[in-house]
Amino acid sequence: MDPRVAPTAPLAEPVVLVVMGVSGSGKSTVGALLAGRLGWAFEEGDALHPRANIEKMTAGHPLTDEDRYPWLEKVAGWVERRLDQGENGVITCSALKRSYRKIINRRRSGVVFVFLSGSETTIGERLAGRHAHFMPASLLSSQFADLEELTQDEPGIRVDVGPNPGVIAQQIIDQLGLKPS
Ligand SMILES: Nc1ncnc2c1ncn2[C@@H]1O[C@H](COP(=O)(O)OP(=O)(O)O)[C@@H](O)[C@H]1O
Ligand SMILES: O=C(O)[C@H](O)[C@@H](O)[C@H](O)[C@H](O)COP(=O)(O)O
Repeated sequence: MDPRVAPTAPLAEPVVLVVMGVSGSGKSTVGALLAGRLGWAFEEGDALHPRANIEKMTAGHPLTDEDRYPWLEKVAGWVERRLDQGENGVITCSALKRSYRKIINRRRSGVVFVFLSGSETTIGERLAGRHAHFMPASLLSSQFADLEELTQDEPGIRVDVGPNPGVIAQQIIDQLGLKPS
């Protein structure tokens, strides 16, 4: 599989990286590392969920499209504000479906998706070892059921979640030809 999906390097700036994938794929860990190495603003997409969404997931129920739309609007808003200010950034967002990614990338410019790709077994083991987080590991199968993998016609890259987070962050920086600012 070609890990490179779309963008040509060097990327035109400003750019916002949307670190995406199922719960437990490493979005928060890799996203924070990436933003730190690049010196770019970082936003945790989970922090933008309405309280009702967090309560629903905490209770063990998967979100529906209708639950996710207000949240995706907030994610898109964060992305667009960064780009309007001419600033780069990194945000985490599961962005599981193509239709969700269309909302985030509705301007069709400045957004690069970074899809953290791994098997349900690998990610399930990591979730089993993650504590003090609202998202129950039991929801992982519903996350995979909703996941529509990033395709060639979408701007972004796919990265395997196998290596350690520091290696993954560097692979993303190298593949996209990014420079600290
Ligand atoms: N590449 C990795 N290798 C090993 N463990 C990882 C890796 N990435 C993340 N983890 C661990 O897996 C768990 C889920 O990672 P997290 O960043 O919270 O994922 P997400 O934000 O996608 O839900 C955490 O306990 C984290 O420390
Ligand atoms: O769309 C969704 O179903 C949620 O956004 C979900 O994909 C997300 O992953 C949770 O917010 C859990 O948070 P973690 O990804 O940090 O586990």
